Amino acid sequence: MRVHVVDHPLIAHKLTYLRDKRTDSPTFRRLAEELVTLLAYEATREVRVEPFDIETPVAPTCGIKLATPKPLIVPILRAGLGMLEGMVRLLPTAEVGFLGMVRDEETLEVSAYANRLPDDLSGRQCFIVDPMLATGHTLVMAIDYLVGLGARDITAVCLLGAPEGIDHLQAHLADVEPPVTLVLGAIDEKLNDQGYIVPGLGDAGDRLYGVV
Ligand SMILES: O=P(O)(O)OC[C@H]1O[C@H](OP(=O)(O)OP(=O)(O)O)[C@H](O)[C@@H]1O
Ligand SMILES: O=c1cc[nH]c(=O)[nH]1
Ligand SMILES: [Mg+2]
Repeated sequence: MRVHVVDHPLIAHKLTYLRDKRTDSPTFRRLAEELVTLLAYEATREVRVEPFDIETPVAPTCGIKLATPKPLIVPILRAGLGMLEGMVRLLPTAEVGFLGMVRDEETLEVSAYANRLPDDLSGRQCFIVDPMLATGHTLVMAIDYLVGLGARDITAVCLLGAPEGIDHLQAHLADVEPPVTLVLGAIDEKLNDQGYIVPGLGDAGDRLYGVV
């Protein structure tokens, strides 16, 4: 697995306000969207393009455009929805598939409650978005789903990751070819006893959408 932590002062600045417990939901949503735009810039560095002939007001020229088949963005509900708009803005031709997953707060095991993806992902570039990579159980299950549908080009974009979750993902993906790419805004210190990222930002879904 390729792990890429995007080192940029604007990301660190926005993450700091995102972490702050005084940040309200509207501001949290705006910051998450701004952050994903910055991370997506890195995550899409190898997005597939094809040549495209145009004419400027001065001369014909050949440029590039996003290639087909269209990239697929997969937000993991709920919290991943907070990253969808920013990602779509950067990849306007992309299609969107959905995975609903929730982890049990006691056992930290994950279960899927919704799955709306194309039947065949072979040849598609897939971008999973989820703000938090904690134990890694959610991302492992999401990647397994996509691989099971034929995906071989997967990039996961997360705002924060824990070392334990990254290690779990590395171990699980050791045999997946070609390797998955993981793009992160920061790697935090550790998980606490409840499986929360420390210092983290709390429960991303609750901070985006409220406690349900
Ligand atoms: O790496 P893990 O230990 O699996 O945890 C990460 C998951 O936890 C959060 O979702 P949550 O289960 O809280 O659901 P929500 O988005 O509906 O709040 C987060 O958005 C990830 O999907
Ligand atoms: O710190 C964490 C860990 C899992 N999910 C969250 O939303 N936050
Ligand atoms: Mg949650």
